[in-house]
Amino acid sequence: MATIRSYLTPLAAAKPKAASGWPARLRVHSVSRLPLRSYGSLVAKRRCFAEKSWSEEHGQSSLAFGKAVDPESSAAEEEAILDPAVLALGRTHQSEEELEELNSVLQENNELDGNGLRSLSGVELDAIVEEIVESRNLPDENVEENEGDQEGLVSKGLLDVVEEEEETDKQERPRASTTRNIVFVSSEAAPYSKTGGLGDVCGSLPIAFAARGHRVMVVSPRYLNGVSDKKFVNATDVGVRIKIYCFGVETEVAFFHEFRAGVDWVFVDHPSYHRPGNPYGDSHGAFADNQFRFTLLSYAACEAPLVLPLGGYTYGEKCLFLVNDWHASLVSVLIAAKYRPHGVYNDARSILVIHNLAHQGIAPASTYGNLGLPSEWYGALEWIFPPWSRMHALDNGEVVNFLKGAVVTSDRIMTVSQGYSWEITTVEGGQGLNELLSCRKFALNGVVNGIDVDEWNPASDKHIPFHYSVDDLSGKAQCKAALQTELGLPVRDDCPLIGFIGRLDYQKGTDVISSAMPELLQDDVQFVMLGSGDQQTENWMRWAESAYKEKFRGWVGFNVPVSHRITAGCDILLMPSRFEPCGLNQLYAMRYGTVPVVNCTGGLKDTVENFDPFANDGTEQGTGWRFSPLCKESMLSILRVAMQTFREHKVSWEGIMKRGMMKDFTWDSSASQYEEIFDWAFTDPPYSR
Ligand SMILES: Nc1ncnc2c1ncn2[C@@H]1O[C@H](COP(=O)(O)OP(=O)(O)O[C@H]2O[C@H](CO)[C@@H](O)[C@H](O)[C@H]2O)[C@@H](O)[C@H]1O
Repeated sequence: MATIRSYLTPLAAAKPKAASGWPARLRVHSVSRLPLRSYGSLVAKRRCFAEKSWSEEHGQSSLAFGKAVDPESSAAEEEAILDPAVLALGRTHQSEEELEELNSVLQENNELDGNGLRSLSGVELDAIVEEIVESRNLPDENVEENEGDQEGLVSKGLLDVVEEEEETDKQERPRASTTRNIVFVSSEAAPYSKTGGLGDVCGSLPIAFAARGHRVMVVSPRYLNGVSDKKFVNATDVGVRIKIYCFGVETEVAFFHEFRAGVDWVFVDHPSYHRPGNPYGDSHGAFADNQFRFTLLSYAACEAPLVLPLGGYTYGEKCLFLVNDWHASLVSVLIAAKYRPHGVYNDARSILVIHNLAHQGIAPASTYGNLGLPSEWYGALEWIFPPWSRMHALDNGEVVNFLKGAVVTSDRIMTVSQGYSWEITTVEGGQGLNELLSCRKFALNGVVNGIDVDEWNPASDKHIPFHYSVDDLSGKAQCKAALQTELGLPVRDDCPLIGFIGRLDYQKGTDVISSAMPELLQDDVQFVMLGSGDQQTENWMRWAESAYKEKFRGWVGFNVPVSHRITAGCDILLMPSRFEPCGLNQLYAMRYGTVPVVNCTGGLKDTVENFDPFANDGTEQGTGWRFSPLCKESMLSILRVAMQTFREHKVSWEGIMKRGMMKDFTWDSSASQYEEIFDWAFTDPPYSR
């Protein structure tokens, strides 16, 4: 097992090199056009990484390949070794015989050892390709020059495969104009870990980036809690250990890795991530050592691109860190305070992505000394609460604030909707950081979240009992009846069924729901609420269920399949959030033909279009309802309008449902906006060093 000396050790001076044993990148002359077009769908899936920028830098029109070579590799990984040669022949699908032929050529040229095929050097591969090309009498290095005259390839049944692939790619997979090495750092990534929307985004956006041609790594903790451990079974120990100096001790962490959906999922392993509960706490509250746990995550994430030979070679220094929320915020500070002064990561950029400004990672100022940061960088994390918010006479208000650290050191800042990116610069929405964020508004952007449209698809969702689509909504009515049956509510299609799904938190406005419930339930309506969090609200849900037996159901807990069934089975989804950086449930709801009724704030305002029956000269428009201000009265009055529309204006209702279902919620348009921001980040010099 290789122990790589951490770059963070005080004595470490030399940059860690790319993993030894990995040959120089492989050049394959004869297929320069193929990987360029098919990169992402073909190449990433096959675990080979084409590097367009490398080719450009070296004035090469051909692409370089990297491939997975791991001495302890599985059979699947060994197969990937064949891919450069396979691609060299311009083929994407091979028959058994062809594979056998290739195998035999490869094996002749590379003695098999006990562990499987050995690495091929670029020269070796060139020789093999040449040999195969010659034996088949195929055009060799002149494919490019032959572009006009492709008959030779067509007649050999090669080109049609390429073009077919290219066509599919064009239609289904938009490509980034500049591909990058992207490193997500997050405390959650679904399906491995999820307590809310952060997990959803960091589980699906990386896949979208990979499909667009980027090389993508997600670094998050390897949480083992005895319940969901099986989610990590495919992640294997990379065999790399680093030592991190913080909290007065040297701590060793390991890295686990799974390559899935074109993404390198990297899990930082340490005993502090192995305990019952969710990523942040258990029934007794938040874990007391969260500052330590997420400091480890940040250090490990900074090292990962330098020391992990994923797929054969490291990500290297020229990467882009996407630092998600406070748990990862130290990454930006570490890059500025510990790496750039040593000449490392000068070509990297970090972007802070704010999913929720309410959580900033605050700890007593005295803990700064634990973080392993140079004393002169204290100002980056220093935060002083105003006198009115201090707890007692001896409280001087001084703390360290992780999120603030990233606000002042990241190269750029993003939020998950445009509306929220403005709100956080205001006193009302800035959670104390509004002035600092306003100072950086030229580097601040909002891009609305997309969703995982495969996971959330009413036509194929594995969690719902009936499937449907915008062309045939009958399955939705069946889902509603099934949900009513499951909940023990009267099965009635004429009665509006309203749902709420979310963390039971002040942010989500659950207090407004509970205060409105007695009045709301006087109407002919059913209500189902799924959530966990605030104990008082959980207890209220239990009470409400017993008090309104025929109309109210409260499901206390975190249950993904139930959340899908509620999203599909309800007519209306209620979201009275006090603030909502983006919100995903309203997007899921619209995709499932469930009409969102939301408070007019942040991402809810940006994504839900108010229903207007008289817009555009009598043509209806809108996908739901927004209400404002946030209070019981305005929420009830808009819910009554929605329920009346449901009962009395069936055609309009169906129109609202269908307009929502037809909206584009894929990550692609958001991802292309992200890419533009990445370009800006790399255009500017590093913000702090
Ligand atoms: N009890 C339960 N059982 C099952 N599933 C449950 C659940 N409670 C919540 N969920 C799920 O968790 C996710 C919540 O996502 P949100 O975006 O609505 O909120 P969250 O506040 O966590 O996210 C923060 O980050 C996201 C991502 O950027 C922003 O959209 C959002 O505004 C911001 O507050 C959804 O997938 C929802 O279905």
